[in-house]
Amino acid sequence: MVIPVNVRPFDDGGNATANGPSSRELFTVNSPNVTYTDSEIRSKYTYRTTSVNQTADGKYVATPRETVYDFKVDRKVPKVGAMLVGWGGNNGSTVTAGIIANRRGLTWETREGQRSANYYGSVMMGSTMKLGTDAKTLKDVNIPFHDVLPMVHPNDLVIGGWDMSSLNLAASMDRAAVLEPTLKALVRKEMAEMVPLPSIYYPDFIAANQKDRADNLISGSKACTEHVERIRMDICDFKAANSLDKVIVQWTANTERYAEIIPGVNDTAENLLKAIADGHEEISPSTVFAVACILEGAPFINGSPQNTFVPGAIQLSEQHGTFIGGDDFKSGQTKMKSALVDFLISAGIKPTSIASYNHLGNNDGKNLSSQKQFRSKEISKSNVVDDMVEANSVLYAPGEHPDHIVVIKYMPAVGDSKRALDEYYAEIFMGGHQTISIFNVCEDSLLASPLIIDLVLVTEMMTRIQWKASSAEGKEDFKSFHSVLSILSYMLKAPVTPAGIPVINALAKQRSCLTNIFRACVGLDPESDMTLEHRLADLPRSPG
Ligand SMILES: NC(=O)c1ccc[n+]([C@@H]2O[C@H](COP(=O)([O-])OP(=O)(O)OC[C@H]3O[C@@H](n4cnc5c(N)ncnc54)[C@H](O)[C@@H]3O)[C@@H](O)[C@H]2O)c1
Ligand SMILES: O=P([O-])([O-])O[C@@H]1[C@@H](O)[C@H](O)[C@@H](O)[C@H](O)[C@@H]1O
Repeated sequence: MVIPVNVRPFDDGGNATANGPSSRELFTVNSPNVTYTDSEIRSKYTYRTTSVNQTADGKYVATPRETVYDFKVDRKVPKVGAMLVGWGGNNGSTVTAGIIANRRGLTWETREGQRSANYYGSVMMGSTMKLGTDAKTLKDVNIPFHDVLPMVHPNDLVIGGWDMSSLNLAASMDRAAVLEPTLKALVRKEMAEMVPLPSIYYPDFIAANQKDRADNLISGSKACTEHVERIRMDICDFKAANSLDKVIVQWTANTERYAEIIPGVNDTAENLLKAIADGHEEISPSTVFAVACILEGAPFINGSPQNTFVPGAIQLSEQHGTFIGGDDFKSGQTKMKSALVDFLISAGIKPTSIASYNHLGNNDGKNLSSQKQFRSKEISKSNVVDDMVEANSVLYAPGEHPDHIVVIKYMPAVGDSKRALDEYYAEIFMGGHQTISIFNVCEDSLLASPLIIDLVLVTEMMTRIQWKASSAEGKEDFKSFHSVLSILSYMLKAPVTPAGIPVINALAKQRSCLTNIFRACVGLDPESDMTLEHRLADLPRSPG
């Protein structure tokens, strides 16, 4: 039975409507395997894979496998808060202004003419997916990605967070120098009322050149249980003050140096909690935030490249079933790389060297001008082609991979408008070479802000999706996905995965994963693009 559910969950003031949050569904699935109730979408989904075994003589045996899963989606769209660590930074202030501008439907004048608020760069809000094929015309029917499941609308997000800098969000927006003055004027009043909560600051983890910003601090310069409890209280208070159903936390603060993994200190959940209680110097602010969020049941996403999720933090998230995700927003140069190298290699072209250089003049660049912080970024930017290379044994011998360098320079003059220069050098047919040079001017924060939104929307959606194997009918309850949310990888340079699970960086595969898991939740198979209806002889030809 199908019960269409009505429109926006909140009125224009952002308040939940009388009948409680619900969402508009653009489509319903007509299938015996999918049922809708007021509160849930239930689907029975047959997951088809191919299991491969290798025989003694090196041959493969491929066996099709089918596993039937029951998925359950909570249709009730909650009231959600997004708390950003580093809220007063370029990304934090820009994403906040962007959501306000969209919520109010703002337009503003620029030298090139009038501009309107949009969510371009967000997969959820700015892209579509193929729902299926028009029964009459045989043409693709595409729908906004956001409409595949009852997701939160970013206009309804309540934004807050912490910053070690005391500037309010209007002053932070001015400091960031990202947005047009005409737009800033329209959101200034609202932004000026937003003041970051004080935060923890352990100087050794970020560049010394960040010290001048640190005037909004919780006392204590190293990890301690009090810091964890204070952050938990901040989350709790923010949730209560805004009548929120849940809070998602993201780290968009400075890139930290890597923390050393020390047995007995951060290798297990128990040791990590003890190390924090003991004030161990090697516990970073981002790991303290992660621990606080995990204990508070607030999903925590790391938008920076450092190894926030030390083994003890991952184990703690698994013990508590709190989602974590990371690392490092994949916004410009690396996103391009994860698509271009995938295209080259899958086209049988062999990249043999990749040179990635960029310079930028924002505070992120200033922090990255310090070697230890740059090293964190160099790691996250360097591993992004590994899976694509390893997948092609025709081009690459075992262990062979392209030369790959990453260079980042701080050039204050260009501000947030990062200049990325890449050269891809590849072997082609009969000893030839192809050289691809890209000059990519990335407005870094305008590229990262939509990712922050997508990370909130997808993470929150995943908290309302549960599964169980149909064969366990009556024997098992529904479960959440693994607490390490690798489904977020499309938005991240260095995806964190559960122990032993391979990392997939190929952009097309990452998007396909996101698309098809969401489709499965409404009982729809992946769109294979076979479009046999276009290719087989003697097809019924429809008009149009
Ligand atoms: N395109 C992008 O902008 C992009 C892409 C990928 C990753 N990132 C990462 O996102 C992060 C933020 O980027 P940004 O351009 O907004 O940087 P930013 O320097 O403008 O903002 C970082 C903010 O974090 C604050 N901060 C630092 N340590 C803190 C702490 N312990 N607690 C609370 N606040 C703290 C700083 O005061 C600053 O306001 C950086 O780590 C960057 O590497 C950015
Ligand atoms: O996402 P991307 O464009 O590959 O990588 C970017 C780097 O090139 C840039 O130097 C850094 O400041 C940004 O934080 C971001 O990480």
